[in-house]
Amino acid sequence: MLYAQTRPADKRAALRSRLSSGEILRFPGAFNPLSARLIERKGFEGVYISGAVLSADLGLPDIGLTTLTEVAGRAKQIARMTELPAIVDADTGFGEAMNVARTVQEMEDAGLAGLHIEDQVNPKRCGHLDGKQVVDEYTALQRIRAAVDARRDPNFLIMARTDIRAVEGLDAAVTRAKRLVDAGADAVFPEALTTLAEFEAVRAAVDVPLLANMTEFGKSGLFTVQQLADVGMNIVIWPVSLLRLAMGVAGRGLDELMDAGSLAARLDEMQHRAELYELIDYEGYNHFDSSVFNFTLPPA
Ligand SMILES: C[C@](O)(C(=O)O)[C@H](CC(=O)O)C(=O)O
Ligand SMILES: [Mg+2]
Repeated sequence: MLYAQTRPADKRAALRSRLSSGEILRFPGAFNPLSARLIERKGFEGVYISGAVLSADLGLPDIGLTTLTEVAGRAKQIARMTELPAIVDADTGFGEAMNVARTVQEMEDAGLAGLHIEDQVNPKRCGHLDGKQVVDEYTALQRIRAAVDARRDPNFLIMARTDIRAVEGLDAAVTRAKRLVDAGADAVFPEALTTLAEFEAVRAAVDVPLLANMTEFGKSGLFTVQQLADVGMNIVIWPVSLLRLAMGVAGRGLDELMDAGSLAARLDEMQHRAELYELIDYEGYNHFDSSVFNFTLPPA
């Protein structure tokens, strides 16, 4: 009932130990707290909280319009609803070094297991769009140093994302990945790599965990978990996929409603009321209710 039982510190420790076991961890993106529950129920290892989804949810493009307070607040709502570790997209850290430090502490307090900070200039944009710009190496490394120095739980995962591949090419991405690790990054997210060979090249350069972003309609091929495991990836995200699926079905449902005046033909595509109630543990609330309202005062 209510929120997850696992404490954030335990989620972080669990993530660290699963990462060091060498298995590949699958993190679909939750588009709300309820979908984080579904991800857990289906057997995935973690929940990703996407900046693109958070902004789209507000009807906004992913160009750095959301604030730290908004992202930390929503991330907390999502993270507390699942026993799984959640990793949040912290964009460029919401400013420069001192802001990055505060972002890390806010995300720790929000119950996240880790975050990623990217090396794009402000305002940032989706990593799979053209016309991105990245900051110089000094600024990129400073963001990561600030993040690492600010965390209070040593298990809080500081992941450095680099967007440099699409701007300056693969060699630059390999070099930057190495430098980010030297600056203290626990893991690296090389954004917008195109082929498995590119993932392999980054793998050969660093020995920290690597994240592969399987976002659709972008620059990367959509590789399977097995293919990514075979080239040494450690975490895979499908950041926007559940939102895309849900919005796709919602749009088709609205068309049907407009044309036919009823959704009776679409019941198969809907989550059943019983499934929803099971996912939110409706039964647990009934038990709680009946025990609280059965309570009788002891005699005076
Ligand atoms: C991973 C990402 O940063 C996100 O916000 O989810 C995006 C995803 C997307 O826009 O498809 C990204 O920049 O890759
Ligand atoms: Mg993002």
